[in-house]
Amino acid sequence: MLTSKTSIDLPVFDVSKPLTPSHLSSLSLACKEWGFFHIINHGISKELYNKLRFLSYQLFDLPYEQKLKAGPLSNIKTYTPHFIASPFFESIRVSGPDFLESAQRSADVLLNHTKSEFSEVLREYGSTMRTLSNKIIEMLLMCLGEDFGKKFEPEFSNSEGYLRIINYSPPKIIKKDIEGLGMHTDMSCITIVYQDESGGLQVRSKEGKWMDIDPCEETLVVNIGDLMQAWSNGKLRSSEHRVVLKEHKNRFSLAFFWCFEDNKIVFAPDEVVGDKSLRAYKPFLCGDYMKFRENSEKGKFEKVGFTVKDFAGT
Ligand SMILES: O=C(O)CCC(=O)C(=O)O
Ligand SMILES: [Fe+2]
Repeated sequence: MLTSKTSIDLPVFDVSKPLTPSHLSSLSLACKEWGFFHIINHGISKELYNKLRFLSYQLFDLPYEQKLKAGPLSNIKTYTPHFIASPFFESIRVSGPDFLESAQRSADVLLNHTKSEFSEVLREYGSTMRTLSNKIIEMLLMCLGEDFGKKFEPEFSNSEGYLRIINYSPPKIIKKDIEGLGMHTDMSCITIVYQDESGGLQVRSKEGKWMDIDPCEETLVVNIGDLMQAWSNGKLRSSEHRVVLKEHKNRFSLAFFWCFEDNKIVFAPDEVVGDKSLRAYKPFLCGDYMKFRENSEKGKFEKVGFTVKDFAGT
């Protein structure tokens, strides 16, 4: 019997080299169709990744009561315990621009002592991600218009990022489609994900079919978020995606979200929109959208139905 293919071949871009015209057209296509693509030569070595993974598990392996010292009811609120996003999901957030300081605050609270290696590794990871985000934004702007890379770069100059370090614990029984993280769109401009070798990241096709994004060594996944979808007037797609758990072992991922500043008015420039009658989003304050997603009960963990289209669609 023929079974239809369930994984997609996303294009891979070498971010250490200039984009050729043919790369640009394949990038535009991927962003329109899937809102997802792969990158290589991104500057995160396997060694740095392994170090961060090892040091993160020193925190995830702490007793629950200890981890809750950084939990939702604490002062710092950087730890998200199980049963908020899903029964299998817990995460630690580290925010820019000072990733070292942010990581240090979590480590201080969680470990009761200074763990300089953890914060040092996060300083390096965060700084590489910031450079990478700017580079990717430039690539995306070039997809929207030949000279838009330089022209609209200032719109993104106050953007900032945060990293979510995620540990998915293994479900007791493995059956089809156990969600480690349910269907959602990201609130970011772009998200850069390092998923581990177990895979499980899936994107929803326009027809509503779940497609696997297979992991590939030394390759990062980039996806378009809601803010970029609105800013590009829908030319770059923020796709619904989720994580399914397929194995009896932990899944580790690093999701970096690059976002506009809270007081940024998100409004697609006329040149990006083209035909004025096709403007698809009203202008909105970035921070208001963040609040809308956080406050709406169903939007809490980025559930679909409460996305930027519902918030600011014309
Ligand atoms: O864990 C992953 O691979 C992706 C996580 C994700 O989609 C998110 O945190 O928004
Ligand atoms: Fe996501």
